[in-house]
Amino acid sequence: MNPLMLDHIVKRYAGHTAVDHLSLEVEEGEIYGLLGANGAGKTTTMRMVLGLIHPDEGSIRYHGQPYRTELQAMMGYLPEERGLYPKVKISDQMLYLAQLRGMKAADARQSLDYWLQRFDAMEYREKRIEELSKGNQQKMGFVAAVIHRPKILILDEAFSGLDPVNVEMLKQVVLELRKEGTAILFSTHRMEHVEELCRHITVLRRSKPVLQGDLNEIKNSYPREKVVLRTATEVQGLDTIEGVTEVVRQDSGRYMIRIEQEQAAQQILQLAMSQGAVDQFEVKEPTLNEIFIKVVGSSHE
Ligand SMILES: Nc1ncnc2c1ncn2[C@@H]1O[C@H](COP(=O)(O)OP(=O)(O)OP(=O)(O)O)[C@@H](O)[C@H]1O
Repeated sequence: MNPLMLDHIVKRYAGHTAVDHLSLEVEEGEIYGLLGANGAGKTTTMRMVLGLIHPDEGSIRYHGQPYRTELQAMMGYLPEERGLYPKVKISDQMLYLAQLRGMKAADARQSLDYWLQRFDAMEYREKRIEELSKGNQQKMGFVAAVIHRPKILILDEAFSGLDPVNVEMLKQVVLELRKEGTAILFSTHRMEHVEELCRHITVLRRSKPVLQGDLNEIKNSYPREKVVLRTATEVQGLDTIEGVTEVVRQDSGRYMIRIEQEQAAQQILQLAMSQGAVDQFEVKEPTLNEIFIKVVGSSHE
């Protein structure tokens, strides 16, 4: 049984359906991408998984079992809005949270030291959250989410507000947790992070799942509409090839060519080779960013 299974869950607020028949499963040791425009229903879904609010329809199963309070001990949550107390000493609230989720005091202390060292953040141990920068507060939120080694980890915009070095550090930790078997539900607006980390995704559009499945299969199911070509000299006649819709030559001598039929790519290559040496030729698969914009389109609220 998978650690997390959502079966046609629905959440309604007065006059508005925030999540509309969403089903998905997160396996052990997988990072599952939950994507969607602002207001599409991602946070509402995560809050239902955590048992903070309850679905009006459908069910959520944890290793096949329904929600019960003891599950809190095996779940970790990094909310989009930072959830730590600004005025309480960091070590005090981390140890309190860890023990609340079933850890013994000595284990909690050991785990806190491990994570603070891991994040190069030992100096914050005796500080208060309000004394930290936004990015460092985010790192402490992450420590609070994982200190008790949850089996199910919910990350809502985990990397927002972090500098590139810290993004990399957190990414490595997320990958390690995946390796250890943690089931991770991961929401972000940064598509390149999803491409790097997630195998399966769901895209929500106005509360409904509109794209779902294996990320590679999804990408393969979209036509390749971009050709990159680099030649030493200018190529004549590219825009006369059938199926070519746009030709842009950049200052570097590289062409970005938009096509509407994949066959046009071979003709581009033949034409370029007939006129001189070709240094680079690539038919690009769509990025997740491009797919997201196509699927979600004008539904941004
Ligand atoms: N407590 C609530 N009462 C009424 N409506 C709510 C409540 N919580 C969320 N909503 C509504 O439900 C919808 C989904 O919100 P949600 O926060 O889940 O979106 P999201 O996908 O996480 O967005 P974002 O990317 O901006 O964080 C929104 O229209 C929001 O206004």
